[in-house]
Amino acid sequence: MASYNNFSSASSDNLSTPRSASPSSMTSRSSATTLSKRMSLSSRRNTAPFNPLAAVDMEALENSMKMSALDQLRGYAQDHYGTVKQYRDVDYVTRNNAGGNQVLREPAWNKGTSFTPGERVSKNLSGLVPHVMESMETQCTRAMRMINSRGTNIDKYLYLSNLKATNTDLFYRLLMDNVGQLMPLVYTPTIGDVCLQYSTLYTHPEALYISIKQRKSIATILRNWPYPNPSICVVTDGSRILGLGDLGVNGVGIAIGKLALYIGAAGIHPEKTLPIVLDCGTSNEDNLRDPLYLGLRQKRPSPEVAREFMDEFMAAVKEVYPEMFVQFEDFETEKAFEYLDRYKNEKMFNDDIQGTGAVVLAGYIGAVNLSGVPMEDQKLVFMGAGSAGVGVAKQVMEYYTRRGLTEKEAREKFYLVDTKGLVTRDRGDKLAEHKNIFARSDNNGHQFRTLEEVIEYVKPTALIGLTATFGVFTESVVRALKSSVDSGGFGRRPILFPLSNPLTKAECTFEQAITWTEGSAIFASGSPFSSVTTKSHDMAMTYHPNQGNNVYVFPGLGLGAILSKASRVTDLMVYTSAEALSGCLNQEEIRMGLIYPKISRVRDASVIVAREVMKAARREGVSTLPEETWVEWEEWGDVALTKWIKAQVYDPQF
Ligand SMILES: NC(=O)C1=CN([C@@H]2O[C@H](COP(=O)(O)OP(=O)(O)OC[C@H]3O[C@@H](n4cnc5c(N)ncnc54)[C@H](O)[C@@H]3O)[C@@H](O)[C@H]2O)C=CC1
Ligand SMILES: CC(=O)C(=O)O
Ligand SMILES: [Mg+2]
Repeated sequence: MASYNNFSSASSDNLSTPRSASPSSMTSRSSATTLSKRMSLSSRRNTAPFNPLAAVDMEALENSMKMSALDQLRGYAQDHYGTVKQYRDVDYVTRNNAGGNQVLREPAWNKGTSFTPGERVSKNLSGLVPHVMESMETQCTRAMRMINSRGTNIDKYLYLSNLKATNTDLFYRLLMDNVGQLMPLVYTPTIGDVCLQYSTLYTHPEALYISIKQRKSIATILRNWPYPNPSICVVTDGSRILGLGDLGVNGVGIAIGKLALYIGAAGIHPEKTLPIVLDCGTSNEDNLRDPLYLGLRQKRPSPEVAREFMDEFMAAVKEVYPEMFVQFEDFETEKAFEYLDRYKNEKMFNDDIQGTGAVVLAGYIGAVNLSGVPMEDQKLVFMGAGSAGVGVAKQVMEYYTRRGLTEKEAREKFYLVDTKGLVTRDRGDKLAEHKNIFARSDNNGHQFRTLEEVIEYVKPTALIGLTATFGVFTESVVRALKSSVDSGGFGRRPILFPLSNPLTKAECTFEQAITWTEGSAIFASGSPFSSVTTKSHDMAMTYHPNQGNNVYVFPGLGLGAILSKASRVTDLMVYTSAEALSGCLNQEEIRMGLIYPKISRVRDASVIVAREVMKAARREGVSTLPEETWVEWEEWGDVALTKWIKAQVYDPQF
């Protein structure tokens, strides 16, 4: 296979060599020379054909070294081009007589009780850790026992957060091996509670916090991030966190949680991820009144000022980290659509519009196959016409046009409902721009104000909830959906997706869906529900829910964009992620009647999504990988590309 310049020299170093670098005050000429040797050693271990020394004039390096204390501790130096380089040298701690304590305090170097006897001597660790030498597996067993012993999900989250802050590899091994149990703790639903209380729970920084008062220093703040050249950033302004509304700076928890899944579900190296919250103030009165609130105590600015801040942020990102992809997360509706359009030619995508669109399309493809209602006879009612609702409708519409329907025919399959009822052209209110495309004009002047009225009128086959409102799929609504599907013929099944997060915002529960449809619903929810067992005439029947959450798409989409070195994220890349995901189910999952892979297989799914996204980037002409690399992959096919992707990703071991 053609040699390929790895997506990051630092990450390949991290993958292929044990942790090592160490503290230094590199201010003298001699220490700079030591640095030179160290860099030289390090670069020889790198698989990437990149020699940091080649670009570094040591004199200039010495003059320009302006490292923060944290940089020094973590072993980074800045060269005269402003590029932060990491050096790693197994023996450095010993040679410089640095304390083993520093090794234990650096989460990327810490191995807990897994340091070998040799390492304990060479890193001055003797006596600083208990005598026993344990495997990573044993340490994971201890951690799981601790988690299971904690009473509340917040306590479990805090335990995990502390583990992440002290031992990176152990935390991610644990997450990867127990993703089904731990994802609900590091992500929805628990992350919703964490965000609500973030300012109270806060113990240590885990992100970049950029306030609108720091507009002139965004580039400097980005450079303060201690890890060089991140590949992926999740940014939020906290204005619509899950279905919980404006949480201000407390919304940073969602950026942290999403990135934990980039690592846990797609294997992007932890040091390549960057969570950011843009603190523009908040309209959340509870936050503004809270004496512990960590954000700016001011109302949000006008859309014009927010847009200028966003422009400045995106310009700074391009200047400081030109290779980094930016995932926009949980921006309120208008901003979500506006910014996606505004920056669509940059390295970015919007997870709530595009990621959700793709994940729901994937589930919809599977659901149609199970429903007994042919694709062409499906009619979809969306409860909620915001960023996620319209994003999903657009993605499903694309599916129909690709299968031969005209745009008009495809559009007619969709009925969007918001707080005022069915979205129609003549409803009498000024429709937000994003709703226009799906506004109905075939209602003969009649307005349908309630969901029941809409179901009675449309006779849908699928009901999709993206309202952030608990319980709007009432018993009468769900039974009406079932009747409308039943009326089309025997054995048909309704598609019912209450997708809002967290669980407290779900449009209905899985148990309700099963009860009200006598078990016939094809169900997916945004946050996880447990399986349901019903008993009838001594016969037990167990039903399995699906989790229709963009976690099945964004990690693979981001990984594919990074690995293909895409110059931007195209619509085809997003659409392809949906088709790829829909084809990921294994025999057992098909037999169980699922429409998404089990969450424990999300890593497998991410690799396939990433592979197909890479190929789409190539087809679109946005992959900047060398031509000969693609020629080889195209010759060898998916097996070679899959193997290559798997070789790039982070798989923590001690
Ligand atoms: N499962 C998943 O992967 C994802 C789930 N979501 C969830 O979707 C929900 C909505 O997110 P966005 O679309 O971004 O919010 P949004 O604020 O843009 O849209 C909400 C929409 O729901 C409508 N709505 C609210 N209450 C309603 C009610 N009682 N009846 C009818 N319509 C109502 C609003 O008019 C608006 O059209 C959130 O809970 C979010 O967590 C969002 C993205 C991904
Ligand atoms: C899952 C997600 O992105 C949301 O609920 O906003
Ligand atoms: Mg979101």
